[in-house]
Amino acid sequence: MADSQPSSESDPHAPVDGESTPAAGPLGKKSELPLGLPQPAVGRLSLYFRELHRLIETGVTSVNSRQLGRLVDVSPAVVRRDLSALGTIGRRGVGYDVQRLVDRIGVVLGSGTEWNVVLIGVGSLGDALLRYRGFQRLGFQLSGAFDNSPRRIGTTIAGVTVLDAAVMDDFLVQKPAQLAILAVPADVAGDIADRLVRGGVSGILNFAPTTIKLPPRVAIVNVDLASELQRLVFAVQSNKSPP
Ligand SMILES: NC(=O)c1ccc[n+]([C@@H]2O[C@H](COP(=O)([O-])OP(=O)(O)OC[C@H]3O[C@@H](n4cnc5c(N)ncnc54)[C@H](O)[C@@H]3O)[C@@H](O)[C@H]2O)c1
Repeated sequence: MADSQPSSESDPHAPVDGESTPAAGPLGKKSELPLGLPQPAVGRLSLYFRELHRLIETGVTSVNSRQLGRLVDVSPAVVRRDLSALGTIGRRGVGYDVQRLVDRIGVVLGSGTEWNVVLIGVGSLGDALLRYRGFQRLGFQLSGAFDNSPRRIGTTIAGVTVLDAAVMDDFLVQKPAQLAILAVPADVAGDIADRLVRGGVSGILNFAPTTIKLPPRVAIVNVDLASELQRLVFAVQSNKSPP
């Protein structure tokens, strides 16, 4: 069974003390992470990656751990530790070459590769995800979208035509996808996930509020915005001074 971690466990700003245990990789799958990086560190790599791209756009060519730490709100020591796990890519007193660092993090996060992604469930959430432009920039190609509602089938959203979920299995044979996003109601998510696994998908991003059991070779990451809100409430309450 693949780990199904709540998204809060991947909080890149989580305390670093307990990070010695190697945990899930970018897709929640242990073997995907050659470096045994703990999951919060993987989350921070994504943040570094985003900020480094911004630096490149503004013509910055080198950055040190203090500057990078400030951009993602972590200490320079954490930045140095995270980046040292990628190999020797920084030089004392000089800092990191921004392009080299982006390339290295990109390899670790798999963003140098094109990932075919299918989306199942084109309701309110699926519709918004289809319209999100950020996926493509990171190499995620939405190759197919599926729904079982006649109101949705045949519509085109952000250039992707929604297909009947009944043809999904054949579609995956013709056009394999490595990843899938599940945005269907909880009661059908497990069955669809099984079909995706049989169709060769190796990672599922699951939005449905249910636990899905999959073979260990398939990674799953669960996204739960409600529990993120609870974390936010907890943080807000912790910051409040006692009455
Ligand atoms: N994780 C989160 O933070 C988060 C946030 C919002 C919604 N959700 C969950 O995401 C899912 C989608 O939410 P929504 O608001 O878009 O719901 P929605 O009802 O608007 O959309 C669900 C879509 O799934 C389709 N569908 C139903 N059964 C199907 C099947 N067997 N095959 C293919 N398509 C099927 C429906 O036709 C519909 O278009 C729900 O499970 C919801 O609880 C999670």
